Amino acid sequence: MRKKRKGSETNVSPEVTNNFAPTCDSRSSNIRSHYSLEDYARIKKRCKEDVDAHPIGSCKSRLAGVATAPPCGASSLVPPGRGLKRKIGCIEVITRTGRKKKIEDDYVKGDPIGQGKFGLVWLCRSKTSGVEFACKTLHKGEETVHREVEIMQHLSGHPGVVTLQAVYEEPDCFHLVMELCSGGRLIDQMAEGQYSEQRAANIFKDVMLVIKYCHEMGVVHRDIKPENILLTTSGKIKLADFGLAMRISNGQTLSGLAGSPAYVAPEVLLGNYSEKVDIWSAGVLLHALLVGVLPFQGDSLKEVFEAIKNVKLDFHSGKWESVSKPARDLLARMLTRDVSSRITADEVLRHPWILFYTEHSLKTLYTKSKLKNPVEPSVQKFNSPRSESSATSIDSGSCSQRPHLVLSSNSSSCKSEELDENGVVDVLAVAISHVRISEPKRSRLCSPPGPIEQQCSSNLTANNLCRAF
Ligand SMILES: Nc1ncnc2c1ncn2[C@@H]1O[C@H](COP(=O)(O)OP(=O)(O)OP(=O)(O)O)[C@@H](O)[C@H]1O
Repeated sequence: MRKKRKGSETNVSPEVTNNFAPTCDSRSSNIRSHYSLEDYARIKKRCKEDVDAHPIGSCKSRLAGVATAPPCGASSLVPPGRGLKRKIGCIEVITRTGRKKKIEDDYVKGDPIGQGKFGLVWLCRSKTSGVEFACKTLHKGEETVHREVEIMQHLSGHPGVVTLQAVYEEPDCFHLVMELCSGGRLIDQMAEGQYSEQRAANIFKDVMLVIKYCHEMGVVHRDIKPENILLTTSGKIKLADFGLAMRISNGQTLSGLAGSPAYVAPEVLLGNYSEKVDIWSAGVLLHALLVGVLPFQGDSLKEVFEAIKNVKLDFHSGKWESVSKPARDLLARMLTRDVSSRITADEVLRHPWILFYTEHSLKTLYTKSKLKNPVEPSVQKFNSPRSESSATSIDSGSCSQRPHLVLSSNSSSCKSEELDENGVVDVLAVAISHVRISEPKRSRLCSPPGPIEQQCSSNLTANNLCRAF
C-alpha cells in the first residue's frame, strides 16, 4: 500500500445483510454468486437523511471521504469535497476526450455484450480505427459510479486491468469505453470443467499479480470473483468491475458492507477491514478453481455469512484427496480468519505452489530430474495425500519456523522412486527458499484449519446457490 489515499465508508445496519438480491443463471451456477448494492445505496441515502439527528461522526461526514477519492496524479492530501466536475476533468485530460464530444461522434454502437447491475455493456467500434471496444454505460446518481471511473483511470495501463480508453459524459450517464475482452468471463470457463493444478496456478498467478498491483496502487477491489475476471481472445486475464473498489491508505481500514456474499471476508461482516479482503476472496476463487465448489455455502444469506464466520474447512477429505498439499497449504493461508495471519498478495505469489507451476526454472529443474529418473511422475504422489508417507510434500500442519519438506523414508520404496522424489524435493526446496514469511505470522499460519463441517459441499445445484444469494 504505497499510495496514501483517503477513503472510509459508512457502517451498514445488519438489516442490509438480509437484503442482498440474489441473481443467477444456469451456467456455472455451482460457483456463481451475486450481490446487490441497492441496499448499500439505500442505507447511504438513509444516512444522509439521518445526518441532522446525528451530525457528529454521521454517515454523511464519513461518506465525504468516499465521494472524493483524489483525482489521478493528485496528492493524497487533496481535501475531500471536490465535486464530480473535477474528476471528469481529470479523466478528460488523460483520455483526451473532449467534454462536448458525444460517444456517437467517435464510436458506432453495437450489440449488448453484458448486463451489469448499473447498466448495459455494449460492443462499440471506433469510427477512426475500426477497433472494437466494450462500452459500459453507468447512470449517474451513485457515488460508486464516479469512484469506478476514477479508480479505473487510476489503474488503467496494467496488463491485468481492463484498459479504460475514453470516458464520455452525458447529463444523466457516463459511457466508459474499455478494451474489449472477447474471451468471456472466467466463471464461464470454470463451468466447463475442473482445472488441472498447473492451469489453475497459472491463471491464479495472473489474478494475484493484478491484485498485488491494485494494493500497491492503494486500491481495494472488494469484489474479486470469477464473474469479474474477463479473458482476452488470447486467454489473458483482465480484472474488471471496479464498481465497489475503494482507495485506501496504508494502515487505513474500511467499514462498509460490500462484496459478493460467497466471496466476502469475515471481517467485512464485522465492519472493519483492509485490502486483505481481496486475499480472502481470491482464496474463495482458488477453492473453486481447485475443487469446483465454493467453500462457504448455505440456503440463505444468513447461513452463508454464518459459514464464512464459523465453518472450519477440511482440506483433507473428499475432493481434496486429489489436490496437492502445497495447493491446500496456500489455500489455508489465504482463507484464514485472522487477518494478520492471512498472507499478502506478494506472499501468495512467492508460495511454492505458485512457483512450482509457474516458474520456468523450477519446471526445468523438475523436468531434468524426471529425465534422470524416468519413473511414473512423482507429482502424482505429491498430489495424493493417500501416499503421504511416501510422498514429497509441504507439511502444512507442522509448526516449524520455515516451511519444510516431508520426504519418505519408507524402506519399501524402490530406489528409482526415491530418486524421483528427491528431484521433486529439490524443486520444492528451491521454491520454498523463495518464500519469506515473517516468523510471528508463520507461527500463526502453521496451524491449518481443522476438520471441516462443510455445508452443501457435495451436491451443489444451481438452485440452492441461487436461493442462497
Ligand atoms: N471490457 C469488457 N469486455 C467484454 N465484456 C465486458 C467488459 N466489461 C464488462 N463486460 C461484460 O459485461 C458484464 C457486466 O459488466 P460489469 O461487471 O463491469 O458491470 P457491473 O454493472 O459493474 O456488474 P455487477 O452487476 O457485477 O456490478 C460482465 O460480466 C461482462 O460479461
